[in-house]
Amino acid sequence: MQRARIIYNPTSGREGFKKELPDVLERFEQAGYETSVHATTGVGDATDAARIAVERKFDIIVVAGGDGTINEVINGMAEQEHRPKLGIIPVGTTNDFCRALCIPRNIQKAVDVILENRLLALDIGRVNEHYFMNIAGGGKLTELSYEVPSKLKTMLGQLAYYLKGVEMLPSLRPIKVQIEYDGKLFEDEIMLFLVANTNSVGGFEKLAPSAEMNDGLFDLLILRKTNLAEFVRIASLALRGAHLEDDRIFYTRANRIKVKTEEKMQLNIDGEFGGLLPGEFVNLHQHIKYFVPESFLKKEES
Ligand SMILES: Nc1ncnc2c1ncn2[C@@H]1O[C@H](COP(=O)(O)OP(=O)(O)OP(=O)(O)O)[C@@H](O)[C@H]1O
Repeated sequence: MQRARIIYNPTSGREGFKKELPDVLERFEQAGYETSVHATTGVGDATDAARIAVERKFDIIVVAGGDGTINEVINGMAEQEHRPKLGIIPVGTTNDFCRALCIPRNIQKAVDVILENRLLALDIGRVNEHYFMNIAGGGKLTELSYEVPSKLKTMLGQLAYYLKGVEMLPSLRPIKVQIEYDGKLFEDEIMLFLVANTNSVGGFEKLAPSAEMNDGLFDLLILRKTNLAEFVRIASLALRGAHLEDDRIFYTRANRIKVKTEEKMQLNIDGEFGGLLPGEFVNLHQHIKYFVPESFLKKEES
């Protein structure tokens, strides 16, 4: 009999998962899984819970939470030799990663995806000793993802980011960086850089349009020094996915990226503060096996 461990964050999003948990458990049992549950108790607990599930040789881990909880679970699994298959039930506020995987927002429909048993191995990133599934980056504006309080995100959703972003605009300034990517060198003053594994970030679904999740490569996107007016213009282009042609943007794909800065620059990993740069980003090719919907497989093939 296969064993499933459900790890859920009771505080994620609108806190609706607990109500549906009995139904979810019953469905896994009926599908032939021996299932047990862990509710996370605070920051970092999902990482410990995933590590324990790995040690106990669970066949699958089902994570119910937002991007933060998924990231923590991946951090608990990534270094282990036995890596359970990963099912995801999106109950967070932004759920960028689930959007990238085409996993439905409805809890029972997300369970359908897992029970349909379609698997695909996808890349994850490592920077210094942290792992990420979506995106990492640096520059003042990336602080947005953790500057916006959770409560405000629950209330306002995406709008919360835009409001806070506008508030931050006047304090944006360029920083000199050296970025080595697959043996080549980029050197300039920049506003921000992003190392993306998926194409969907903070509601900008076309930010890294050709990011593929199983090709062993990151999309590297750099915004060079701009003034405020240019910045607003490029941000509005980015909403439509029309920013790559702009001469203020540098865009390439790479497997290994090293970033050094002359001044202090914070590192952002999947939307959370990840310490300070320098950092070395490595793409771990097809490192985690996820349950994915048919629509995602079709998208990958096309
Ligand atoms: N019991 C808990 N109480 C408070 N915080 C918790 C608890 N369990 C986990 N957390 C923390 O909550 C943080 C946010 O969770 P998560 O990302 O799942 O939800 P979200 O913020 O609603 O969604 P999203 O990240 O998609 O915006 C995680 O970083 C996690 O460490």
